[in-house]
Amino acid sequence: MALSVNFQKEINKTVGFIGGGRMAQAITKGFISSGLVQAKNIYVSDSSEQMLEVLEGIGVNTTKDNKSVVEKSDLIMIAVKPNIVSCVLKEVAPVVITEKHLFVSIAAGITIRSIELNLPPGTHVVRVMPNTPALVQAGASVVASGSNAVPEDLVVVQAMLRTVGICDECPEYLLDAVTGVSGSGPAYAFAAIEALSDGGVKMGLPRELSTKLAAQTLLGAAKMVLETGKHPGQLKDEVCSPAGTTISAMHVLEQNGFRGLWMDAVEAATLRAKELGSINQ
Ligand SMILES: NC(=O)C1=CN([C@@H]2O[C@H](COP(=O)(O)OP(=O)(O)OC[C@H]3O[C@@H](n4cnc5c(N)ncnc54)[C@H](OP(=O)(O)O)[C@@H]3O)[C@@H](O)[C@H]2O)C=CC1
Ligand SMILES: O=C(O)[C@@H]1CCC=N1
Repeated sequence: MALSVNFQKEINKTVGFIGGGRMAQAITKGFISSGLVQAKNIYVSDSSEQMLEVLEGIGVNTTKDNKSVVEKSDLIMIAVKPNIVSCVLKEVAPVVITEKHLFVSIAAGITIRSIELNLPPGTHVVRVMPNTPALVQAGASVVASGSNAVPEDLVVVQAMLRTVGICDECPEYLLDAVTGVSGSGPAYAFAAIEALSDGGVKMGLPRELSTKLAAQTLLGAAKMVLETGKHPGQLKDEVCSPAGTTISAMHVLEQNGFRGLWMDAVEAATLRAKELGSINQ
């Protein structure tokens, strides 16, 4: 692969997105604001006029023509819904140059094998599970390598995704569980923030203050886990004073199956990702 990355600043190649929806926009805006890729070097195709207008507002090149995105890009992100992926790949396959292009799929559940089968033999493929906080450079992504990808492909993709958050690598079979934790996870966290805020409002706080406190509390707790290296259970214990307020609240959460509920949620999302993979081969 000819792709190269200056890890400090800017990638000197063109990046394409097929599908310019919520996740593509989060990554695109993250890339642009981090300075990694200039908007003029980003090409996005989408079937929706409305979405193209939004994308034009970001300053990237837009089109309805998926093939032209591939022709103009070195690295192509597949960012359509899982059930559209094979159709889009078949459409662009005739213009793929295996020595030039690197395909990066962010589609939940869609296996590398099924992606490779829809592209010319030898095409370099990397599969990624990102999440929407990439928009604010706080994303969490995990990458898995395709059978023709070379180490440099993973280096490039990880370097790019690290400009919008953290990026780890895992074997492909774990990516569905990653989807259950961090791909879908922002939605659970938003619901938790909303619920915490609702509790504050029930107890008399103004909504704006309650939501701000709830969001900052989750942000602060997350930073403590990541930055202190302490086990979350230990950090929880440090908040729970004997006979204090927090342990009373924890009792209510445990009585109502708080942990089991979150584990069930991750399991449900993981199984759904596997199902999406098997029905969209
Ligand atoms: N949203 C998230 O938090 C995450 C999403 N993902 C994955 O990212 C992918 C995209 O998800 P998301 O951004 O949420 O989805 P969106 O629906 O927001 O974006 C997909 C876009 O693709 C467009 N589209 C549909 N068909 C075509 C086509 N043939 N050619 C070009 N564009 C097309 C859609 O238009 P229209 O609406 O008109 O159909 C839509 O604008 C999915 O595979 C998902 O699994 C991964 C991690 C997190
Ligand atoms: O809900 C979904 O299917 C996508 C994948 C992960 C997050 N959103």
